Amino acid sequence: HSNRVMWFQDLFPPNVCPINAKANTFYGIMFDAGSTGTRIHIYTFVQKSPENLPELEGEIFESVKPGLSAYADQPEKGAETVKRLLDMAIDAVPPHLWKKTPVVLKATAGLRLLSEEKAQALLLEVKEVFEESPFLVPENSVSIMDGSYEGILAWITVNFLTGQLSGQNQHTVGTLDLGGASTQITFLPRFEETLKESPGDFLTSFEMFNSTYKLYTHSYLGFGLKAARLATLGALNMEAADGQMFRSSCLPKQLEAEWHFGGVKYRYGGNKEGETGFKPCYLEVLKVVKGKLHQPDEIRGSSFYAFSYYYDRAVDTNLIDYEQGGVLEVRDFERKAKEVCDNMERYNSASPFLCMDLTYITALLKEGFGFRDNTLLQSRPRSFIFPCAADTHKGRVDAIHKTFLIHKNFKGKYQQEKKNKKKQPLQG
Ligand SMILES: Nc1ncnc2c1ncn2[C@@H]1O[C@H](COP(=O)(O)OP(=O)(O)O)[C@@H](O)[C@H]1O
Ligand SMILES: [Ca+2]
Repeated sequence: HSNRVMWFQDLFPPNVCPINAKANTFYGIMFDAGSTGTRIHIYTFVQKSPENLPELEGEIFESVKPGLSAYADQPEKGAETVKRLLDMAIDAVPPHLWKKTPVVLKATAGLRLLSEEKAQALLLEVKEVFEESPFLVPENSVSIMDGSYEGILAWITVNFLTGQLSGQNQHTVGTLDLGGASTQITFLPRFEETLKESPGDFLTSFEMFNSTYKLYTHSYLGFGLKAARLATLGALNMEAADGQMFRSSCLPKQLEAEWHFGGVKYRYGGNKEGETGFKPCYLEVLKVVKGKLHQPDEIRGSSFYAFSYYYDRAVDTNLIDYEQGGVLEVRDFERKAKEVCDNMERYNSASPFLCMDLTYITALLKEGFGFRDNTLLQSRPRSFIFPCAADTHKGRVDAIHKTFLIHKNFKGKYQQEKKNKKKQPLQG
């Protein structure tokens, strides 16, 4: 037990992030059930005085791979991974507060891609795990998060925690989140044009700190990095992919391997006899993105905050620093993609998908969203925004944080614009 206390103090040195378990301390447990992994966030809040909002004081984080959707056919086993993470919270939260500590799980694109039946079976098993725990289980505590909510939360996190939402001069920054199965784009439109030209369900209003924000946000299901790999291979939505070999010019020529995603096994490999390299790869990837995404004119001239797999791949290829993050341009991804794809033998210690991933990111940004070559992307590790977050998960901007952090203001109050406009044939 005392070990646990020590470890906790290591994580949050008292001078930087003071932890003092007074009567006004309370906790919240949030699970982020992503397509590639399940993460637990155990937050500590302190209410300094009754009239103030509770302040976030500390966080414990842990994660497991694969994500829940990998257990599509074994829901009990999936829930077991959640239970093991929840056991950490038993150690971290003082027993007398267990009954008052809410526990919530929000699933994202991995579960959205499953059939309703399989997704519900997983959520039901998780709910049982929660109910058998000593924690408070609010109504609707286990659910699939709406895609626009996911985008808004990321936007709020970045802008709220960088101080853009308080004070007068609000220079908010747009956010780009590239997950495993879906990708989100969110920004605050400055031009009337953007509001007029956007499909109705891309605009969402919400109130926070006595201001109303009307955001442009959309989640593209199937456009996350891992889903895009399958789409490029022509294997997306193939339930019975058994035995079939999927080949691509984005993979090392001699490669033949297996890959599991969403509970399905895929065999994939390089173009043994055919072409390999950036040019043919770009054409392959282009088929996945071209004409499939809405391109708001306004974003061409603005800079964005890019995280998740944008950050990961930028770090992997030394475009930015792991600790500090950095600023890069869209064309930097293209330069790296060329370098890697045209020299695949030299990169064979890295992931066999590195060429495909970088090429997809390039095509998604340029041909998908319509960004210019010189569009600036800020990519910062999580620790940059959350100085109190654990070392173990640098590089993550938390899309979930605020559910607790600002729940008093936000209360999930948001609504989609209803416009009498014909829905454009976009995927999402
Ligand atoms: N709390 C977090 N904040 C930001 N990015 C995260 C967080 N947790 C994981 N990631 C990143 O998200 C990507 C994985 O996406 P994931 O959430 O599993 O898929 P999806 O959002 O499509 O369900 C990885 O790049 C991972 O580093
Ligand atoms: Ca995610």
